[in-house]
Amino acid sequence: MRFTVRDIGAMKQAGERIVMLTAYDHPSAALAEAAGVRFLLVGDSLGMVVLGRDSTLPVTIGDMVHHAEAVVRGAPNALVVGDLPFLTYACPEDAVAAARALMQQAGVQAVKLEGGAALAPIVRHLTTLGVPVMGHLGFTPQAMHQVGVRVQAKEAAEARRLLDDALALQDAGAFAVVLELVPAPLAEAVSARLRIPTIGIGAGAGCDGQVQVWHDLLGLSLQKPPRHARVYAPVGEMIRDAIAAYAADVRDGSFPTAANSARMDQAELDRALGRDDR
Ligand SMILES: Nc1nc(=O)c2c([nH]1)NC[C@@H]1CN(c3ccc(C(=O)N[C@@H](CCC(=O)O)C(=O)O)cc3)CN21
Ligand SMILES: CC(C)C(=O)C(=O)O
Ligand SMILES: [Mg+2]
Repeated sequence: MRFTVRDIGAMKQAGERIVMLTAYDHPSAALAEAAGVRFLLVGDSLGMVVLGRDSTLPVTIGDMVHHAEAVVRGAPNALVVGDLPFLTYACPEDAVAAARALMQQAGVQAVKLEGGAALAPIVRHLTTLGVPVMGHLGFTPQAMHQVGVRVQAKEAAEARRLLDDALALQDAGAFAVVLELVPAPLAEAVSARLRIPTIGIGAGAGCDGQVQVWHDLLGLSLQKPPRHARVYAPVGEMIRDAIAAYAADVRDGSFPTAANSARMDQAELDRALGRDDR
């Protein structure tokens, strides 16, 4: 049985911390679910960590559907949320089209969009139609050229606006909200004032849950991981060393061995090559 948005809400009520992780393909989703994580985000971060672009802005709904489909199949018991890409939710009609692609084609159970009170009418429109929506406040990467890649809402006026934005998203029917790169005390205060769960990334331990990018957790990003991340296993280095070992074995002839190869009766080979039976 898949986890549901209602299960996520119940976890906040029960005081249980919520674990979310991104996933972008079948093996990453299956490994997350095997590890007991049942709340997955197909983030538009895939543009960066999977496709090698330098921001999330070029990601298309086609990219999202292609990856989300694989995640939905790889984690049959998870609640899968898909990011709506940059400029795909500028008006209600566009937002519906993007949500339709993610829910009907890819099969995700919810969508996420970046923005506050100004986006509340879009969030209301989607939730009224049966689309569960997750909000995203603080550092919103799709607005990087406007806000800069840095901690947001450090000053009172901006912090007050973030709280009001979170309340507006909740009132519009959002089932949860991501808080990215905001001061820990502010994230804790917002979490205490909301009925719906907050999921933090670079927002301290006072959020109701945490989300991390798969590649950051596993040391698979080629650049140094962001400050908000912890590398739990140096999988990138392990992969590089494994590939180097394979290459060395091919070059010196120690791979493959007889165990990796198929045998053939010598008489059969002689017949095939046109020699007499011996
Ligand atoms: N690999 C990866 N991890 C992420 O968490 C992530 C992505 N990619 N791509 C999409 C967005 C962009 N995010 C980012 C990107 C950069 C920083 C960053 O450069 N942080 C600074 C600290 C900023 C500060 O403290 O003011 C750092 O030094 O790591 C943070 C979040 C979060 N998301
Ligand atoms: C960092 C998370 C919250 C995200 O939006 C993404 O991975 O795209
Ligand atoms: Mg995103």
